[in-house]
Amino acid sequence: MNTTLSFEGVSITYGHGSTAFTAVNGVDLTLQPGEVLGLVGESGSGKSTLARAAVGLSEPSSGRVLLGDAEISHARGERLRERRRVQMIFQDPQSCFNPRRTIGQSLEEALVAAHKREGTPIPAPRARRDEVGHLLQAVALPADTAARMPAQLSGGQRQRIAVARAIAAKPTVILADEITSALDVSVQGAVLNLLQKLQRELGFSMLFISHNLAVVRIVCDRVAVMRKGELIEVGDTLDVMHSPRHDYTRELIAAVPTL
Ligand SMILES: Nc1ncnc2c1ncn2[C@@H]1O[C@H](COP(=O)(O)OP(=O)(O)OP(=O)(O)O)[C@@H](O)[C@H]1O
Repeated sequence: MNTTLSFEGVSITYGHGSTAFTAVNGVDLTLQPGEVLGLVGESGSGKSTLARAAVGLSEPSSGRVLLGDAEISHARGERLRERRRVQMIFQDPQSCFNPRRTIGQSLEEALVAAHKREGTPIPAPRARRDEVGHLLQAVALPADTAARMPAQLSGGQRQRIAVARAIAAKPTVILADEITSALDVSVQGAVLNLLQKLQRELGFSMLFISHNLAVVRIVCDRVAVMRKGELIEVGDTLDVMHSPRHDYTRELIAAVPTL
């Protein structure tokens, strides 16, 4: 199965008429199977808006998003299932959990949805609980986390659960949008290491949106740079970091003292 994620000529406009604002303007970008692609650019340059188009949270006004040969933008019916192969993890995981469901229930729900999509038999409750146990183990959380409510977890623990839930969906692509920027510095590294380890083990590709170019340099194979809704530079991470073609990229790099 072809799992290349392609943005083809994607433009996204918010509002209408005199208040219309083009947040993304004619972006062509391809995420190859198994690669980690960094997406950087100043605040408001359109990174989140572009990524959200791959999961139906923003709608291209022109262009399209494909997973392999299947269009997943403007998706309806069967193609909505296809789109669940793309999972997005957000900066603030709190808002994505049902506050009245236990962590175990939320993870089971994601597992069942994945089995339905794959057309595989839905495991019995006992086997589902075992799968939840494996997921918690994969994100280095104790098994009793399943009985807890989202509000009872720390930010770092919630972000691990967000990773577990994304993994439960058996994704071929993960979109990670500033996933550590709301976390305490002391746990940022642990969450990043975890995601990197899972990416290597499970082989999904990842679009890694970040303001932290020092992290992008470590985590990403390639990097794409956005400015005012346009993609201005894409290349191998080290090439872009060492010899950026655009002044704008140079300024972004210069603004990171740790580099
Ligand atoms: N729902 C919305 N309605 C109107 N404008 C929006 C909406 N969401 C985003 N925008 C605008 O679109 C532009 C791009 O926003 P976006 O969040 O995609 O940028 P970003 O590069 O991800 O920024 P950041 O790094 O701060 O997260 C911004 O100018 C923002 O104000």
